[in-house]
Amino acid sequence: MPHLHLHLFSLSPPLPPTSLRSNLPSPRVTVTVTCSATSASKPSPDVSLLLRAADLADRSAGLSSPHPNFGCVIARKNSGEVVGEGFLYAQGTKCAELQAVEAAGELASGGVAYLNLEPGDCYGDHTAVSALVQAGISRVVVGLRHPLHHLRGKAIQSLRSEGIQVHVLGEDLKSRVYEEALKSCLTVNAPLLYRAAFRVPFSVLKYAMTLDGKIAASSGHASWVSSKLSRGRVFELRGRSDAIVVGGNTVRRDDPQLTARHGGSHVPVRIVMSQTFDLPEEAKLWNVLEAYTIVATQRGARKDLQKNLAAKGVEVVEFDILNPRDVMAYCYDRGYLSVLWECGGGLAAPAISAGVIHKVYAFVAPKIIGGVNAPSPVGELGMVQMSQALNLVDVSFEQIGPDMLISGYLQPIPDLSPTIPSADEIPSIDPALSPYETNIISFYKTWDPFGAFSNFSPHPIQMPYENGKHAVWPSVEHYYQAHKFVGIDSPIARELVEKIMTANSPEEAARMGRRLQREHPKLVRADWENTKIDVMYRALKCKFLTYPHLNAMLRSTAGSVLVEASPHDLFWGGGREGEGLNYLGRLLMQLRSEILEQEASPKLTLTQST
Ligand SMILES: NC(=O)C1=CN([C@@H]2O[C@H](COP(=O)(O)OP(=O)(O)OC[C@H]3O[C@@H](n4cnc5c(N)ncnc54)[C@H](OP(=O)(O)O)[C@@H]3O)[C@@H](O)[C@H]2O)C=CC1
Ligand SMILES: Nc1c(N[C@@H]2O[C@H](COP(=O)(O)O)[C@@H](O)[C@H]2O)[nH]c(=O)[nH]c1=O
Repeated sequence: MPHLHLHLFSLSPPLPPTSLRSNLPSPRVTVTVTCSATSASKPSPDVSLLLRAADLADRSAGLSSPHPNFGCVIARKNSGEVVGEGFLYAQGTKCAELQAVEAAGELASGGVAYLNLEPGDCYGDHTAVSALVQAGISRVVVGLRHPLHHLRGKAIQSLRSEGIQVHVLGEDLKSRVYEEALKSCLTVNAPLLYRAAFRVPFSVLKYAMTLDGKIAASSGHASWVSSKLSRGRVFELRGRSDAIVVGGNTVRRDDPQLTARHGGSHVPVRIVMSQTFDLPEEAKLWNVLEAYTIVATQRGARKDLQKNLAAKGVEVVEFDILNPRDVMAYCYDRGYLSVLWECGGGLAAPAISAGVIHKVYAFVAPKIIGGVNAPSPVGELGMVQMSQALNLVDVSFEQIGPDMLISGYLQPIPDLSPTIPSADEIPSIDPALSPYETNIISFYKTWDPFGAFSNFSPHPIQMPYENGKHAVWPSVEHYYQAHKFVGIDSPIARELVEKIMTANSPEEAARMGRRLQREHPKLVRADWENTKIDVMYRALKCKFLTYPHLNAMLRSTAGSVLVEASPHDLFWGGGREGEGLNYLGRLLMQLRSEILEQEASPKLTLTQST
């Protein structure tokens, strides 16, 4: 019979042991209650070093989205002494394994590498594996196989074929002592696992309530239930999410901002779900300079207000019947990994009933407000007996200032091993195996099978930009976004170009470029709308001529239509239902024709400038 097991994590900077959080910021003192049998086995160095790798990986949460969080620790074989470590800051930056190898220097030779997640070398360039092989690592301990089927098992296979001993938790290392490490590795990439298993983003419902279970006074006034310290924690939670959802009533009542004001770089999208579209003309959420806002509503609702909001830059998305499941399917299409629901009980209840909420964070403030009509965190669920109550699992209690944060899962983190085939079971990329229509190859996220076609793929290109000067751009996206301001005779414009060029990741470059374009419309080159296709084509050409494996991948798609499956970018992407212009797909097909033509008549030389 499993019994209650109390686990108290302590703080020991700079690398405290993991506290098994996903969507939670840096580790703090946490009491975790789990219902598992206590193991009397002695602690294993593999466990503590894997926990350390998972904690490292967690540092990039919110920065790496929509990519997984990777950490790597290298230790000496016999003593377990840590000699190097690293984590992936964001896609396109130096991988965790290479950082760890560089930090360890010669001490890496013969050592053991601990990875919370199997590396996902999606683009045919095997940086992570090569770094470990070249450093002379003798053994690799992997917490989890990669959850995406086209990457799963590939790196493990490559490492083994290089003669490195690879031990995978749950496969080669099975005993109870590894449970905590496995859980930690699952938790640190929970959003990706939910996404892969259920085809919805990982959703967290967060609310602040009084000790008598109210989220506002009966007047609807709610600022504030929880303490400043707790609200600070909410900012961090927001910074780790891709989107925040509230209902129309919360907008009318609170006029919230819903921004991550702790200074992190990740800015989540704000989503308002409103059936009536009875929303104010003016609201803080309509200021899209702060963060992007989407209003999800019923088809045909208040066209006049829709137009006014669209003029302010707010995106309105119409649904036939607005409901939490369809909105989450929409968020999935947009590539979101994790969503934070900050709504009241009126929306929380249908979201729970629809099964889209996976985790709950309840901040409980030691106050009593009373009021029979004061709102509570979850509305009608139709349950009549306590035995019907939903039980949370993996519950944690944490004191934050005067408040208590109680969190737990409504749906456990999925175990993907039985549902996702390994690399041995699936052949390597073959356009004929595209899950889409026979001769259409869709690509969008960089970890998709043809994800290297995305402008966010981390392939640096060397291109001239001003006065014939050459520069290395970390990705096509960096080059494209910066060129909005290239050639403008202004020191500020030049500064913007530099800023975008040195952005930490393609995602950051895109965010920066779009924001700076909105903030400095006068510094955007006058011919941008006419020239942006040429700019893009030049960059694509350079990318596909620089990297032979990308070139081969592009040529292998001959005969297929390439579509960038972006549901919201109707210029570069194909849109949700094929309504987009798909310029990125078209340019890639044009480039493919050029490359194939050149192949057929070798006398033709393809240069980057043609
Ligand atoms: N302490 C806390 O943590 C929080 C407190 N609050 C407080 O809670 C109160 C608001 O609560 P509540 O009205 O529940 O919050 P919400 O506005 O967050 O949710 C209800 C609204 O969601 C919209 N909605 C969209 N789709 C659906 C659907 N399928 N089913 C039901 N509603 C849907 C409706 O908007 P529409 O009417 O426009 O169609 C509805 O009025 C306020 O007093 C606010 O201050 C709110 C959030 C957090
Ligand atoms: N009242 C309340 C919360 N309310 C949530 O926070 C939103 C306001 O966010 P912002 O405008 O960005 O500060 C509000 O609309 C609601 O969703 N949250 C909490 O952590 N504690 C609280 O006591």
